[in-house]
Amino acid sequence: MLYPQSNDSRIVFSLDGVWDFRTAGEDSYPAAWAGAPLPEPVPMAVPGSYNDQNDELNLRAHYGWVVYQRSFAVPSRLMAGQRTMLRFDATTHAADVYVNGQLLGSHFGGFLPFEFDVTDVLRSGENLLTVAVDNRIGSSTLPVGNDAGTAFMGSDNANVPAVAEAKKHARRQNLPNFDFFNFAGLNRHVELYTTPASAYIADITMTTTRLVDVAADARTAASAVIAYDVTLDGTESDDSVPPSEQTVMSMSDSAASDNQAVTDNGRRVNIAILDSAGTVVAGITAGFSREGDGSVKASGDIVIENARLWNPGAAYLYTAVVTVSADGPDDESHIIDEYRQPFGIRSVEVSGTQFLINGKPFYFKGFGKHEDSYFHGRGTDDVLNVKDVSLIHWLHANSFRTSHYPYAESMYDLCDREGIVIIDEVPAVGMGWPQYANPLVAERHREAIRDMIARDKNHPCVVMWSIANEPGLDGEGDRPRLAYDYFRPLYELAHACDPQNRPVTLVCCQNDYLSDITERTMDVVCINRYYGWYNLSGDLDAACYALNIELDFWESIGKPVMFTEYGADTIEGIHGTHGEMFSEEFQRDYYARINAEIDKRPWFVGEQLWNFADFATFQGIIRVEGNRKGILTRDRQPKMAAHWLRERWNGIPDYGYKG
Ligand SMILES: CCCCCC[C@@H]1NC[C@@H](O)[C@H](O)[C@H]1C(=O)O
Repeated sequence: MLYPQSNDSRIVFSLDGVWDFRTAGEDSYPAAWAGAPLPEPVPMAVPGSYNDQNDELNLRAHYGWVVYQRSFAVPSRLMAGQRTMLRFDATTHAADVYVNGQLLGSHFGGFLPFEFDVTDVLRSGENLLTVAVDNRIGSSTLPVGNDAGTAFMGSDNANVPAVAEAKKHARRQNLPNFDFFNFAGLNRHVELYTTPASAYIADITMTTTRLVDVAADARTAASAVIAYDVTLDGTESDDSVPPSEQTVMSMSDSAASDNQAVTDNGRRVNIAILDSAGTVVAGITAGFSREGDGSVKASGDIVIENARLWNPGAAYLYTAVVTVSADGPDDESHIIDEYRQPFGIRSVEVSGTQFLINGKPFYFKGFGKHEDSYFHGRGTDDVLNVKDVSLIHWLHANSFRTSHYPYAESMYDLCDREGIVIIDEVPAVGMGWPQYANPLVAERHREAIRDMIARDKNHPCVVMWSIANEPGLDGEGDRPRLAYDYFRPLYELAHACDPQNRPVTLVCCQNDYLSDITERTMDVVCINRYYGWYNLSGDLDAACYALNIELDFWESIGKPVMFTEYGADTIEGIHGTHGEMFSEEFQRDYYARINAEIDKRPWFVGEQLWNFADFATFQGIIRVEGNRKGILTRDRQPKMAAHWLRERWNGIPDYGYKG
């Protein structure tokens, strides 16, 4: 899915800003609000979660629907012959979208984009956009909420009669079965964008398929073969497009050859590859053909000589300038559509117990993160993203996992240019056997995997897909098998959806790793372990003893293994000569002791700790203004462990740490 882009053929209008806002009911909102100005609205900024923007309404406790509304006008003279799309980068969690009172449709899923064609809906002058958003989570949603009982790690005395009675009268509320605040609303950008209507570039895929003679430092290769795939759509996209094989010639990097490979309808695609200086270094011209599924595509290979490779800490980006043109009268050709697609040249693979990027063994240094900040909640905040990336560099880290949902596109763009590696994760968190037996959850899970990969497939920073965080996997009887039977098809789906066929993992929580038969089948074993915190609490000697018993097991599996979570809640300012739990000394000692153990294991390929920064959660007796496992405070100030890790990571190279 291409991100909206302005150029000679396309226009983007942002609909961000301060919208009108009203809260509504648990199960519904007034129908009259869809097509008329909201009565007595309050202001609400977009993008941004609504929860922390208005204290009078107690929006942190809201359960159910809210309604956003704004009007907008577009210059109709610019829209002639254009297709106009209304795109939401994400709405959390469900949305009904209306323009001028007409329901365009609904969408479920809080962390990936969706769009509606509004070409024939918009009118000249003012248009009224109304978006109803439902923040409810439950046993059928991803992320998973509890339909009764408590939230994640909530406390209860169910056997107390008065407690049981009070529950019958308690107001309904979200009970997240996950450990992050259920920030909701129009969390990400909203935009109108246009493409040409008759034919437009619907998708572009750029895939490194071969690297020839990679230099010892992996910065360059004698040549690289890039498979391109351009999908054309539109009202006239398949005009007399032959199902034939198109002939393609690739240009050398020295000269452009005016290749005459065109289809019967005279349409052709030109792809010029620009290096980071904007110099054309390769390219092709090709015709389109119709695929078996009816789609109209141009695909083939482009050879780039003297390729500059994308590496962690040494990013290099090319731009594919894709132009679709058609023959006009007197053999004049005219451009129909164009799109500039950044991409990086690199390879990713698992080989034995190593995770290879450009053929070199990579060691993950980093974190689980959250999209989380004061006031913005989970709202897209590029200032925060730029700050976080600067802190990742300051810490000499090189990677993070998008725990526990795909992040906003702008963060991946930033990591592409800054050489930071991402493990991309779907919002499958809080799952267990009730979900494995629920077809609706399975369908939503498949949709999340397909949509995440479709959106993020061209990012060189993405090196692995995570299809879940800490689902139930172990236990008695057929539970392990039921879990395996649920996840195996999803593992295979992720591989099938990814043109780069990157490694796929599933992040497992502290469990009986002997009965869990799923984690060991992943390409990389990703473990969240809390020896010394949630168990053997405070006893780092026992914690290391237990960790080594488990590491001995993983050694037998013969795959790369890494931490995707390990950590300790730490309140900045709490100290002790023999640091006890919650002190800054304990967090530092925790990492010093645990890291000393994993350093002894050559097949242990990464340490992503939990968490980059403190973050907001549902209220509970073990959450003191949220989860405090950050090595940074929520306002991004370093705790003692951050300084210790910065020194450690400065001594760990991106490649070859474990040989
Ligand atoms: C035995 C309990 C296992 C909890 C595993 C630890 C949890 N993993 C998922 C994260 O979203 C939580 O924040 C983390 C925690 O609680 O800080």
